[in-house]
Amino acid sequence: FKMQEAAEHNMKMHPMWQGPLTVPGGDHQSPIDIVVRKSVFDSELKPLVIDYDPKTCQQIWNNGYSFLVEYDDTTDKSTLKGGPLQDTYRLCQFHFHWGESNAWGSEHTVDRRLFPAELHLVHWNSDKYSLFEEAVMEENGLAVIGVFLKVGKRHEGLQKLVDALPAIRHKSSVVEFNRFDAACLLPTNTDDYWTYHGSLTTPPLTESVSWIVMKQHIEVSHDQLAVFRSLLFTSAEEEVQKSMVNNFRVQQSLCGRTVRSSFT
Ligand SMILES: C[C@@H](CNC(=O)c1ccc(S(N)(=O)=O)cc1)Cn1ccc2ccccc21
Ligand SMILES: [Zn+2]
Repeated sequence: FKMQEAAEHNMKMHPMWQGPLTVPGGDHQSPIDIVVRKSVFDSELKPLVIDYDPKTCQQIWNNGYSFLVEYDDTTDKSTLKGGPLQDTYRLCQFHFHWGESNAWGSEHTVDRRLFPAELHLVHWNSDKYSLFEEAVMEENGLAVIGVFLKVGKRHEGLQKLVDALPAIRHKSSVVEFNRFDAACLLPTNTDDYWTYHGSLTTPPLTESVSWIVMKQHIEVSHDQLAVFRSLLFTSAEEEVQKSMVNNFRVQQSLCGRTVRSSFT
């Protein structure tokens, strides 16, 4: 109930959400609750081919909603293909969603189970489009890998990123961030995932995303997650500082969509 309260509060308070709460006629919205027993095994689904080059990592910044690690996506250096995808998709950024407590924070849920946070690795279809901004508007434009975070042992690979966060506490702050291998944030098993067609979970909420949600989560420590919560939604000039927490969207209805699984 508390989580719902937080989400509703979030809805009302955050400026991001003063836009249309649902895309008019949007029936392929994200996130969703993945009902495991209703997902359909699809033997045609191939293993994911994830090939990230740490040299394409450029900067980390606070956009007032989450923090993003951005990659140089002017060439096919860091790519995702295979799985449910027909084309090659380029990594452009990754970011997270998290709660004010470890009890909630993820956007997708599995049989209603909430996780304290969720990682999104955002890619766009570079076979069909020449810019991310173009791909955002197209049905087959984007592919986002979702990875659930659980609180447990410290994640060594994440620490480099956590150490950079104090430098971007406020909205719009940017720092250079090089040689980060996003692949270190993936679970050991990337063959087991659910996939469905959905949308961006923040405005413009366009229904252009092939979602690939990993079955296996990664573990981060309580202290690492606490540093996420030390970030602020607000810029340095604003007098009232608001801590960046509960930056997730509530689950949307499936509207008859089928969630496929790559595993039985
Ligand atoms: C996409 C927006 C920027 N938003 C994103 O890039 C984005 C990426 C991933 C997610 S998530 N949480 O689903 O993984 C959410 C948002 C820019 N933008 C705003 C209007 C707009 C119009 C055309 C092109 C770009 C435009
Ligand atoms: Zn996201």
